[in-house]
Amino acid sequence: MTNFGNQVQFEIYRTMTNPAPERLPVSYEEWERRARGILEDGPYYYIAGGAGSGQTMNKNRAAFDCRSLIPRMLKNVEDRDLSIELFGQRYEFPVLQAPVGVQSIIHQDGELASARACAALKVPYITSSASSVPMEAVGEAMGNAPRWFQLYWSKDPDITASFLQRAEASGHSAIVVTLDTPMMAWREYDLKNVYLPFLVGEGVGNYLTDPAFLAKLEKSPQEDPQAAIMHWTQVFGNAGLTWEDLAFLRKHTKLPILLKGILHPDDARLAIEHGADGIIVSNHGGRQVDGATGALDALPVVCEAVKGEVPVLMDSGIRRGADVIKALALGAKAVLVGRPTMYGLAVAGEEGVREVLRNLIADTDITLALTGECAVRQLSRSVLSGK
Ligand SMILES: Cc1cc2nc3c(=O)[nH]c(=O)nc-3n(C[C@H](O)[C@H](O)[C@H](O)COP(=O)(O)O)c2cc1C
Ligand SMILES: CCCCCCC(=O)C(=O)O
Repeated sequence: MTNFGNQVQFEIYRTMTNPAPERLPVSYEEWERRARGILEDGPYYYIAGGAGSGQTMNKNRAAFDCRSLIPRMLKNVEDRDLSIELFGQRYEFPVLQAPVGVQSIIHQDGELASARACAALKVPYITSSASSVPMEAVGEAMGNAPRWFQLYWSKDPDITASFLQRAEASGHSAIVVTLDTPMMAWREYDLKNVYLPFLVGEGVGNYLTDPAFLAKLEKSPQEDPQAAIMHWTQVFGNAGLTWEDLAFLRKHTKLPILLKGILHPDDARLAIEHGADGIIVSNHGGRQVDGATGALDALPVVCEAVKGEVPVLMDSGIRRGADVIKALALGAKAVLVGRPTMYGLAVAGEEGVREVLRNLIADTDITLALTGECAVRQLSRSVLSGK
């Protein structure tokens, strides 16, 4: 891939001649501002907010800001390669769409718009268990484009087994198991806006179409929607899980299993000992444990513990190309993006998601070149100052 970044710059200059209301934002801050003007308080703060005081959300950004790139000169950076390899598969860019549930609260086309945008750029889309639409619909919208499935590990093992089977059948090629959300955190904005009760019922596309879920209902969701949603609240999370339970997932899928939400080096070792194929360093975008470490701060420590035995990915706070370069330099194979594309979705649906991802990748390409590097796979701590 040569000059992706410069081609995108040219395209943006061209579209800047559009009348102002038709121009799309460029910076993360402007996407967020525009989304704020479109979304009501409930959905906006649900997306933008973090747990508690927002301390960890701030730490996520601070961890990027306190690290500096030291660019090198005269290194011939004309031909560049942004591609990576994961689980025997080549991906063009080191960026994935993080699992985001309930996208129907953001835009009427929700997950289908995001998935199509990812498919257009060949950016892997991670379908959330809490999608507004069933995973099969995401699969259909994406054709052959790469997609993974994120599992919220239900209290009901039949649902978990069924989700794993459906994910594979609908063309998802890896399973991301989110460990940091056995329950929703103390989210003050949502409490203030009395938002969560409205949310319940939005992210149930996978459940209301699941044979194992439906089998436990006395009446169909069409006959008694409230009972179906009540049942969902009882089976959604599972705070009783332990490391030993991972064997259950292994038994029910042949797909690579990545564990999302790892921040402690000992948990990284436990993940490997219990058969995880990959690790995602994440604090859920600061949405779960307020006061938890910034995800980028945890990344080098986790990578040291992992010793290259399995790939380590990261998310929480990625906003610009320099953030991607810093995360890869500290050992991540790839990064996931959450809120930025969701603001793109709010502002301009599928086009907005595509634009945010394309610009992030272009910025990554240009920052790679200007740092004096040609291949994301070869990035190391040598591009960073200090730690
Ligand atoms: C509105 C919203 C919904 C989310 N839903 C899920 C989800 O269903 N499953 C999951 O594993 N993570 C979910 N996340 C967390 C993201 O996958 C990701 O970890 C986080 O957004 C990364 O941080 P960032 O937003 O700073 O990029 C959600 C995040 C947001 C903002
Ligand atoms: C009512 C559905 C809850 C989905 C959870 C989504 C999520 O992970 C988040 O951070 O919010």
